[in-house]
Amino acid sequence: STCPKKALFEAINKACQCAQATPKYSGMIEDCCCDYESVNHVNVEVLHPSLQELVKTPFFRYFKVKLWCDCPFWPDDGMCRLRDCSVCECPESEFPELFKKPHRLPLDDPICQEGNPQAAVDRTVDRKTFRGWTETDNPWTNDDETDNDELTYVNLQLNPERYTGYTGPSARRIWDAIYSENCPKYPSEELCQEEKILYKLISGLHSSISIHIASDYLLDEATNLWGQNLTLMYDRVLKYPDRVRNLYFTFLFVLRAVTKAGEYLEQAEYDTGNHIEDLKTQSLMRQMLYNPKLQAACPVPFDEAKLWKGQSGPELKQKIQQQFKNISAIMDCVGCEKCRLWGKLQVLGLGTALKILFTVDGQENGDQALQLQRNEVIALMNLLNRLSESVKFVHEMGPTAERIVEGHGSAHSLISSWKRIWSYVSKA
Ligand SMILES: Cc1cc2nc3c(=O)[nH]c(=O)nc-3n(C[C@H](O)[C@H](O)[C@H](O)COP(=O)(O)OP(=O)(O)OC[C@H]3O[C@@H](n4cnc5c(N)ncnc54)[C@H](O)[C@@H]3O)c2cc1C
Repeated sequence: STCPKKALFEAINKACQCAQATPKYSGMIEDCCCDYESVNHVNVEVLHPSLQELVKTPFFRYFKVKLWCDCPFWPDDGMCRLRDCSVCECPESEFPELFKKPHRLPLDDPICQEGNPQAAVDRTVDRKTFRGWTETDNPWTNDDETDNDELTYVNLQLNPERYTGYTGPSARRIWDAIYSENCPKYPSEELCQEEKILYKLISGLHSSISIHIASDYLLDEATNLWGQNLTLMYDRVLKYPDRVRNLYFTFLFVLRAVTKAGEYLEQAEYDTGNHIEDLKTQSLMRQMLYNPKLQAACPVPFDEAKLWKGQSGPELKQKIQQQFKNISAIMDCVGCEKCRLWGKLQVLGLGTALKILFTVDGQENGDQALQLQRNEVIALMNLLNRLSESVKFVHEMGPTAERIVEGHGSAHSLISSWKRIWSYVSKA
């Protein structure tokens, strides 16, 4: 600038603006039926506290997973640096006895498809009630969890999603495979709405994983000091507003699936053999699903009825289903056990949300009753909890992280301004 004073004022102004708490994300969340302010409010008031309680209950804290799996795409070259990335499995005696017995449902009575075909994608599941946990496959996921011999139960409370040191080419290859093989990394205008939604779901999940790494980070390996790494959250997520928007989108998408399956989830049996705890689980579920604040703030968080409408709807659905299955299969290639555990759980959770929103009442399956596996519901609610934690962290710590990093940038430009003033004065 020719006027050093002006440059100085500009630099000071910029630094001051950063300190003002203007909400960066406001208005309606793209493709959703709810605004940022309401989501933040209802998350802090209702969802986050309820979900934190819910995931601690015996029913929701044990997840069945195949951890030792061969990667179907390339040799596993695990790049995990920390011992911390291995998972502690539960001893046989710890997880609920009832979880060990697979429970098969009798086949459904055929129900006729009636009425206007336009109504095939229904927005309610009001006739669907719980009739026991099923073993029925999920058309959206690569279901390899049927061989009980290879499955282990993991106490999720003992294996938090946090920094593990899994990084480098191995981790990068997984994300690249997910984005480039299954959903284009940079969604272009030519992409149809359904494909954009798949991209946004993956990107939102990716943001959430990065936020968990940032919120529980190994700050000093020598002293085993853990804490928040706000710069990492800024660099990986906040710097790209789309990644924040995709996180909110994914949160609302999964929330919609949970509220749509509300009646089923309300009636489900959360039996683990611990009667008092199981009653508490059911009561927590009801309190959350029917909380008037939730109903008032976001009655329909996402409107799934507008998808798969075109002529090629069913074809497109099959294509995207296959893409999502591939993503779920790629999870076997994640070279760090704890990341694989949370990757598998969250992809199964997303697959369960897709199943609730798009398979039940969908054209290909007729007017079919909702049937979920116990593990699907465990994954769905734990995923919602993770997304809720991420949304809360971004809402509460995002402005501070931006202030620190961008303020640091402003301090740099302030120093450059002073240098310019000094050179101007010394020349004069
Ligand atoms: C399934 C899975 C689970 C993982 N879980 C953990 C874990 O629990 N703990 C842990 O420490 N590490 C975990 N990792 C590793 C972690 O996600 C990162 O890959 C690693 O920390 C290296 O980060 P990076 O900076 O190279 O960027 P990465 O996060 O690897 O991102 C790779 C590229 O993807 C793009 N990208 C990044 N974020 C987004 C987004 N939100 N939307 C769209 N594009 C994006 C960018 O171009 C970026 O360069 C996991 C990895 C995978 C694949």
